[in-house]
Order: sequence, then C-alpha cells, then structure tokens
Amino acid sequence: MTAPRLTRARLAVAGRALPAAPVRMVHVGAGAFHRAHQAWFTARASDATEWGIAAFTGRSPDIAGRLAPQGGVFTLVERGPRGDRFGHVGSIVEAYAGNRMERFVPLVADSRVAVITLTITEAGYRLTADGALDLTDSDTTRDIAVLRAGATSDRLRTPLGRILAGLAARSPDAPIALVSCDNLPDNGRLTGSALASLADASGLGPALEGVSFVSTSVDRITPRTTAADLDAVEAATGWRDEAAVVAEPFADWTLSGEFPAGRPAWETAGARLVDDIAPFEQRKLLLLNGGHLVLAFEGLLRGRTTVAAAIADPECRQALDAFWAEAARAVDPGVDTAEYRRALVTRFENGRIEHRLDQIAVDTATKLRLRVQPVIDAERAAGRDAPGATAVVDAWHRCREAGLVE
Ligand SMILES: NC(=O)c1ccc[n+]([C@@H]2O[C@H](COP(=O)([O-])OP(=O)(O)OC[C@H]3O[C@@H](n4cnc5c(N)ncnc54)[C@H](O)[C@@H]3O)[C@@H](O)[C@H]2O)c1
Ligand SMILES: O=P(O)(O)OC[C@@H](O)[C@@H](O)[C@H](O)[C@H](O)CO
Repeated sequence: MTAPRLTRARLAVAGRALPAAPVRMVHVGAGAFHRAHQAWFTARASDATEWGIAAFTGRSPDIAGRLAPQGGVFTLVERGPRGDRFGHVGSIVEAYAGNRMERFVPLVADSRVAVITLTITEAGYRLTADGALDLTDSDTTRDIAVLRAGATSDRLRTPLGRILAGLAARSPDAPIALVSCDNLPDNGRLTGSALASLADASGLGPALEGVSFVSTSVDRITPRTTAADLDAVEAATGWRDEAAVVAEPFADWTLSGEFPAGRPAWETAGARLVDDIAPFEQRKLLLLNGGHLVLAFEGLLRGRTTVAAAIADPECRQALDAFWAEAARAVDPGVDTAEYRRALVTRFENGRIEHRLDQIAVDTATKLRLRVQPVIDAERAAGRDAPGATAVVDAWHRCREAGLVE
C-alpha cells in the first residue's frame, strides 16, 4: 500500500504538529541546499515559531510544485557514514515558482519581512569575471528595459531584477537584510554592487536605501535527491514525501553584516556571527570547493562518478593533497586548516552521500577562477610555482578536450 503524502495538516492529525510561522523571510532559489541549510537552521532556531519562510524557485518551478501541496513541510535525511536520521522541517510555509511576482512583490514590500536569502548559484548573479554586473547579459538588459518602463514585473527574468522590483515597492523606512548564501567570495558585497548597478541602470537607485547586504560562508554537502532517496524516506518514515532532501550531518553557517529588521536566532542552531568573514570564506571556498574541483576533474578523467569514489583513488588523492598543501598557505593563518582538512577527508569519504562529480563540474571556468586561481596567484606572489594548483587547471583542460565538462 502506498504511504500517505506528507502534509503539514496530516502531521498535525498524527500528533506531530509543526505550526506554520508567519512569513518574515523570503528565499530566492529554493532548491536542495536551501532546504538542507537555511530552512533547517531556521527551523532549529530557538525563536523558530516567529520565522516562516516564503520560498521561491530561481528558474525551474519543480520544487515549488512538490513543496506547496505539503504545506512546505519536508523531510531532511541526515546521511552519516553509518546510517540515516530523518527529521521533518517546517520553516518553509509557502512555496512558489520564481515567476509568481504577484505574490513575490507584495511579500518583499511587506515591512514584517526582515530577511531575504538567496541560493541562485554563481551563474544566477550574471556577473563578469571581475565581479561586476554583466550589463551585456541579454536577460539583464531585458530586465533593465522592463524595470525602466515600469512594466509588469511578471516579465522579469533574473533573480536580481525580481528582487529589485520587490525592493522598489517597499518603503525606504522599512530596512531589510539581503543574505547571499551562494559559494562566492565576498558574496554580500558582490550582491550589493550588482544590485546597485542594476538599480542605477533602471532608474531605481532609491530602492536600495535601507538594504543591508550580509556576507555568508555556507557549508553542508547536499547532493541532488534521487528517486531511491524518496523511496527510502517512505520506507523509513511511513510518509510519501516528494520534497525530501538528503545532506551530510555536518552543517556550518558563518555570517557577517547587519540585520536592521531582526533575524532568527540562528546562533542557537549553531550558526556563527563574525566581524570578518574573509578567513572562513577563504578556507571553505579554497579547501572544500577547490578540493571538489580537483576530485571532479581528476576523478572524471579516471572514470569515477562520485566524490567518495574519487577520494578513494590514490591518484586523485595525491592531486588533492598537492593542491591542499598550496591552498592552505593562501588561507588567513588566523583560522585552523589542519583539522579542517582532516575533517574534510572524512566528509568526502562518506560513501553513503552520493555526491556526483558531474553535479560539481558545471560552470567550471568561473569556479576555477574563484577557487583555484587565487591559490596560483598567492603561491606565485610568494615566489613559488604552484604545481598542485596548476595541475588542476591542466586536468580541467584535459576534461574539456575529452568533453567531460562544459
Ligand atoms: N548543494 C550544496 O551542497 C551546496 C552547498 C553550499 C552552497 N551551495 C550553494 O547553493 C547553490 C544552489 O545549490 P542547490 O544544491 O540548491 O542547487 P539546486 O539545483 O537544487 O537549486 C538551485 C536553485 O537556483 C536556481 N537556479 C539555478 N541556476 C540559476 C540561474 N542561472 N539563474 C537563476 N536561478 C538559478 C534553481 O532554479 C533553483 O531554484 C549552489 O550553486 C551553491 O552556490 C550549495
Ligand atoms: O555549485 P558549487 O560548485 O558552488 O557547489 C558544488 C559543491 O562543491 C558544493 O555543492 C559543496 O557540496 C558545498 O559547497 C558544500 O558546502
């Protein structure tokens, strides 16, 4: 017999109520990571009953179509090396496709909404190689024309264009925090300067008054959910959950910036608020995300398909260690890298997390520029050759020649 579909209402009837909190956060780019990270931290915060999330997808509407019939509730599977832990997360209280502007604009304009979070991937920001808004991007130029004409916001295509339309409808007396949760260095400043360029070009400069841009370093390995994962959730919990997500047990969130209208007490759920994010972000982006690139390129060349399979291959491991030795020197010495690397090995070796190398190996030119080139630059500035990091670039070229990466 098929298990009943998981919904917020059915959970309440079953005596495991997760009452919907009032919407005070809007998320743009609802996907696997948002559910496993920001939604999970918010649900675990001590004031979770005050903070509901309205989640909008970035491009594909798929996850909204799965979450909405469940009242936003989903199962998080924490997949450790020896077993799974299943928990229901209730912080998402509304879910929509990204183009549902008739709901998005009034929500962003609502002074009770205090925080907007984003996970739209690095490509979603439409930046040039030097981190400025790409004013030649066709969707961006189209959005500028729509915004300048004051035309219906339904025609906006880019996440930043949609956010700007929402902010333009908000009172300048109602401050708000915009929190990028994408794997980009200095993501708060980049988001702020990209939105400022968009606002200038669209004649909407005042829309950004009262907006605080928060930088974050985010960490939790969250692969794409598979059909087998959904079946495993059904077998283990007795609920059919079309929006379940699998992540490693480890989770980290470091934030730096002001929240002028308040925020959930994320620190009670394990988040870290700091004055200087740079050392945390360097460590994570160079060692973890740079390390993922090493394994992706070397692994794909050697016929491996997952992170766990690649790190178990001695040649891939050797390439990873060579890169890490150089990358660790590029990280601010104020944060530990030795223990961090040891923990990363354990995390990467978790074979029960099926993190596919081809999921990592997208937008590779941008990722190399942000996660490997800084290591080459730092080593060369110190008079060294950086053989470990340049080998990653060589492996990338070989992958491209073999048609293994974009
Ligand atoms: N999955 C992870 O392990 C992980 C960990 C840390 C950080 N992140 C960050 O989160 C991002 C999203 O990861 P995910 O696992 O949720 O991916 P996902 O594919 O499940 O979801 C991505 C979301 O972004 C939207 N999107 C994708 N490309 C876009 C584009 N060009 N323009 C606008 N919207 C776009 C999608 O529609 C979706 O809503 C990553 O790119 C990364 O920056 C992910
Ligand atoms: O699309 P990316 O490269 O930003 O992310 C791919 C993986 O490296 C990433 O998903 C990691 O698993 C994550 O950054 C861990 O916190």
